[in-house]
Amino acid sequence: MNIGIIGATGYGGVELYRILANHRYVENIHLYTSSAEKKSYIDEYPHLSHIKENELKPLEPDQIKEENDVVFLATPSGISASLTPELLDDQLKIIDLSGDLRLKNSDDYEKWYKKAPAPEMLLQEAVYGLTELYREDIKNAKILANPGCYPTATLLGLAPLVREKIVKENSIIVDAKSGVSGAGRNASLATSFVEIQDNFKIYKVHQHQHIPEIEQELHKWDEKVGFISFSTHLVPMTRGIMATMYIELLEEWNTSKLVDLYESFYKHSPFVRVRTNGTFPSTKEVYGSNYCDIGLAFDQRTSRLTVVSVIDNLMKGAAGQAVQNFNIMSGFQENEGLNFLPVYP
Ligand SMILES: NC(=O)C1=CN([C@@H]2O[C@H](COP(=O)(O)OP(=O)(O)OC[C@H]3O[C@@H](n4cnc5c(N)ncnc54)[C@H](OP(=O)(O)O)[C@@H]3O)[C@@H](O)[C@H]2O)C=CC1
Ligand SMILES: CC(=O)N[C@@H](CCC(=O)OP(=O)(O)O)C(=O)O
Repeated sequence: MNIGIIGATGYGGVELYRILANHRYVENIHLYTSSAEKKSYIDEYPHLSHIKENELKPLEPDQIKEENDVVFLATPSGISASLTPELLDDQLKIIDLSGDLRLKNSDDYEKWYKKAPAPEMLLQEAVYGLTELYREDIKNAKILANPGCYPTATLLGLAPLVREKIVKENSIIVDAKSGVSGAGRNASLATSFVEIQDNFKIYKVHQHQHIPEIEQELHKWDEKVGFISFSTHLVPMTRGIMATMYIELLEEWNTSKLVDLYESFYKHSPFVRVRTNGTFPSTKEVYGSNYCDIGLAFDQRTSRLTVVSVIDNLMKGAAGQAVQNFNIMSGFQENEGLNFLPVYP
């Protein structure tokens, strides 16, 4: 297949390249840039100095449609909303890694992203690509909205409970942490070495754009779940997300019954690994892989459940899940090209 990556010079884009370069069914990868100055991928990424097709092409929608079967957009929010309409074509499938097509309610997008939303028709057509929950819809998707990194970790950690409708209203608290690559490659003061290293910061308190995305999905599964409390922190590490979640349940449960529920929920999901031995995962245990690892324990003293979900933000949180969805949309095995073990240590 012929694949295009728009935003190839960013961290999500180069992670897509890393996966797709080894994908059995990918013949050509075309790399696009919006910048007139950037010409060669090797100049951007010397660790790819062996590659022959390293030209960075200009963003010309007609050419992109002509030379690709599938195009990935790894662009900042606000780009896909205006670019995707120009790429629409019967022959081209579109996978958007940004937040532009995830929220069905355009007022929510305007409120939380503070940008103009995508056309209504696109929002309605785009399939939300949380793979483990929506495989049947993804099979037929032509436009796919790949989930955000925090929503992926959070929703996979909550889905078995919320689908079972056993969560007490307004009781979910999500305390999430991310490595700095989650903020993208652009230089900024907030992510500079001296600001980050040896530090631990909370940010976007009550304002994170992933709050409406998480609630949108939770409400599809159980509208009685209410609102969530959600906070995000920057951790001085390159990759990784840990979402620690505290939940009150409607009935009395114990850890072993809950682990059974999770195991059964994810029994056909090769990338979700549920801890059955009482341990909790750390971010390094999924580093560089498409796994989401989940640990949980019910606290009989407080009657509260603690769930910990970890992913690599660039893999299951972005490019890995995007390729998992590409596989399903193309009729390939879900794990094609994704069988990386985590890099450890
Ligand atoms: N980093 C992460 O862990 C995750 C990121 N995402 C989302 O994926 C998307 C990409 O993120 P990430 O790779 O980290 O971001 P980066 O900032 O690293 O890369 C974004 C790329 O987009 C391109 N770009 C910038 N402006 C434009 C424009 N006007 N038109 C077209 N292309 C443009 C740039 O490439 P060039 O200048 O060459 O055009 C840039 O390299 C974002 O929407 C992000 O929110 C989602 C989940 C996780
Ligand atoms: C560490 C860090 O800064 N992470 C980013 C994740 C951004 C992202 O992925 O944004 P969309 O999914 O909305 O496109 C943040 O918290 O905003």
